[in-house]
Amino acid sequence: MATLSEAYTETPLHLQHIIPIDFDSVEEVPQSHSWPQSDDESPRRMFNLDGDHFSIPAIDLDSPDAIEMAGHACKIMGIFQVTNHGIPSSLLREIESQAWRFFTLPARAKVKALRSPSGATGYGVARIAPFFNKFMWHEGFTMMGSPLEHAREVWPHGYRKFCEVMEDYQDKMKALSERLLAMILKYLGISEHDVDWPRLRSNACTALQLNSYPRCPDPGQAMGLAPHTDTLLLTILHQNHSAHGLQVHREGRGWVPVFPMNGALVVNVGDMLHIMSNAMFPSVVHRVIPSENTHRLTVGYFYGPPTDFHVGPIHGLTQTSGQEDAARFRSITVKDYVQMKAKNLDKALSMIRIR
Ligand SMILES: C=C1C[C@]23C[C@@]1(O)CC[C@H]2[C@@]12CCC[C@@](C)(C(=O)O1)[C@H]2[C@@H]3C(=O)O
Ligand SMILES: O=C(O)CCC(=O)C(=O)O
Ligand SMILES: [Fe+2]
Repeated sequence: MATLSEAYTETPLHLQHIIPIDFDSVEEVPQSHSWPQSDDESPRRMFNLDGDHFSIPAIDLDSPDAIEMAGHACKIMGIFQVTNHGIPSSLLREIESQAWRFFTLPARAKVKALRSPSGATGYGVARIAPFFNKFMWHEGFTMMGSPLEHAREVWPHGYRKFCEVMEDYQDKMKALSERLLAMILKYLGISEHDVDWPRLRSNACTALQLNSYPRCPDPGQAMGLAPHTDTLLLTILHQNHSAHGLQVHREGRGWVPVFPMNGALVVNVGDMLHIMSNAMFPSVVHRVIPSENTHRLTVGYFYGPPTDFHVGPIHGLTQTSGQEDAARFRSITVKDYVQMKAKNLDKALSMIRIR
């Protein structure tokens, strides 16, 4: 069976869509990173932080209502945050400190871990870069399992701690993803048999992404991460509580910020859960705005089924009264969907939509 990494080999990238600029050397936002100003999409359209009281639901995973609340949040918003998630705060601090250790290296050291043109892991700009004609104020480090190969290039004698932390974090995130997914299926009234749960869990496609948004001389012009939906089933994001920048797009309200809450992890629905829920759960469109004062670091964990798994609306969710089959998407393998998304970005979902 193909790995998630292999799903990307058919869409190699040009080096200009891999190598980030050297953020340490820029004193103003270059033309290449200056985004056009339009009414709604513009990063300049800053949010009134005092005037609006939007906040995404915070769910205590130890609460007896957690299943109902998580399912409801998936349905209404496609995003929520969790507390009492079982990830030790010491591990959250350690991963931040290792991410910091990497991103504060000089550019010439970071490129030693550069993602290869047909590769999926390593240092580089966001995978979605080729779809936009401006560059983002962002650099990332993607891992799928052990980062040993890349870490050894960067720190020939000091890679061990980095690898240990990244591997430990991925193990714990995998367990948390499985727990969240089981809760969501329970909310939907879907049995583990209906989704072939044992197979879905074995060989799950997972990725860990360290995101860095350096301080920006003019955040109103720049885009941290351009609007996108995440591809797999679920994303779990750790954002340092002192640095905001993540925004979600809400129908009728535009871009609203997701303020970090100390100790909480943000969970969002990705395209594959949108498909499996037969569009009951929105795959939330989100973006990141950089800051003038804070170098923001975040850690995203992406969880999906194995590459040969067929993703389609779950059978029990496609029967509506009077209509035998109301599936809104055709079924597609994880590998094919990842490739379709890599080639078509936001058009991918509509390419498999049937009603
Ligand atoms: C499995 C993955 C999800 C992701 C692409 C990737 O192969 C690993 C990096 C992930 C990431 C992180 C930044 C935003 C994003 C859209 C991107 O360009 O790379 C996501 C991808 C995704 O969810 O589609
Ligand atoms: O850094 C953030 O706040 C969001 C990151 C994100 O959207 C991603 O990694 O997919
Ligand atoms: Fe994302």
